[in-house]
Amino acid sequence: MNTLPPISAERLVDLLRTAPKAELHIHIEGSLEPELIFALSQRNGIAIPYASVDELRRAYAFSNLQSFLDIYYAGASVLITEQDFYDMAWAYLLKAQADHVIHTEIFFDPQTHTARGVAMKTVIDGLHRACQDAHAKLGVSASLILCFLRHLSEEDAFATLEDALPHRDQFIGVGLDSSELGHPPEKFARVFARCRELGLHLVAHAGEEGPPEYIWSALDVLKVERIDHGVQSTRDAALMKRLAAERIPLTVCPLSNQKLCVFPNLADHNLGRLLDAGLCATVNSDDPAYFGGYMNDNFLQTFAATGLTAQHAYTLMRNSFEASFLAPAAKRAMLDRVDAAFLA
Ligand SMILES: Nc1ncnc2[nH]cnc12
Ligand SMILES: [Zn+2]
Repeated sequence: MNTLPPISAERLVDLLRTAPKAELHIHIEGSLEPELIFALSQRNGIAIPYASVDELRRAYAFSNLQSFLDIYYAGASVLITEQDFYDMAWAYLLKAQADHVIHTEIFFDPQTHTARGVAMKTVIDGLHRACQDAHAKLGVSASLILCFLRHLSEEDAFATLEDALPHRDQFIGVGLDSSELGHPPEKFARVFARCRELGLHLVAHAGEEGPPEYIWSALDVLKVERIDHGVQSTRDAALMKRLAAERIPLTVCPLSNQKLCVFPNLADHNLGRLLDAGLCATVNSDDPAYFGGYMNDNFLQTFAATGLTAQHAYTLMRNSFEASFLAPAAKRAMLDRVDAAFLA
């Protein structure tokens, strides 16, 4: 990678905003803004236990991952029709375009919806139609990754996979999310082995709140290609060496980590340490409607708080495409666009 010439603070902010970037860790249900939750609750006649958008927003004060997940699953309960899923994804894709996200790999949590009687087809068709429209109308390439909820059983994950397989051409991979502590990756060893046989891409949340051991087992037992979060890896020197040597991507989410109290302050975030140790770390928004910002908010606030440099920015943008599941030619073309932005 090229070494950049000196760049002014204003030019760095401009580059953070306008450089092409890929987003690899966004839960589409976490992009559901309070205004849309209220609109859908009225459209579908589903009551929610908040009197107003402001009251709902005031409830977004989290002490850890579980305190967030309780509200996140309640918010998702207003999603019923194919159009609801389309509208949610379209709203996110417009935000992505505004932030110069030119490629995004979007998580969805089907069990949150099928458990309420919504058909798998309804969920996937709505999200996939929005992804197709994003490509055609916004110039944003978008694909879907189906996540299994780790607080549920592996049997439930297998049933979800079966349910989704008729729609195999509408998603590119599987992930693992929800409550991490007490639900180690190895709980899902067999279903991930099956997904691997099916040729699906594999990712998993690990080391968000959970210990470095969960990152080792996501790699060695589940055989994932990327680690979602992974910020606890700095507690384990041998793991850091392996992640760097194998260029295993970490999809880091700084504002999420701040809001869920993984780090006391954004200034304490270890993104700089991960990058300086040679890891393929990336910046992502996780659940932007709940954590106070989309991609550019994550970049701008993190750089302002930690003093990361233009060289870090360039590395992060390149890493995001390197870590993506794009086909080689598309990946090369997008990396060229990053180089053009930074080396102009
Ligand atoms: N940050 C997160 N960690 C685990 N599961 C999630 N689901 C949505 N956001 C999540
Ligand atoms: Zn996540």
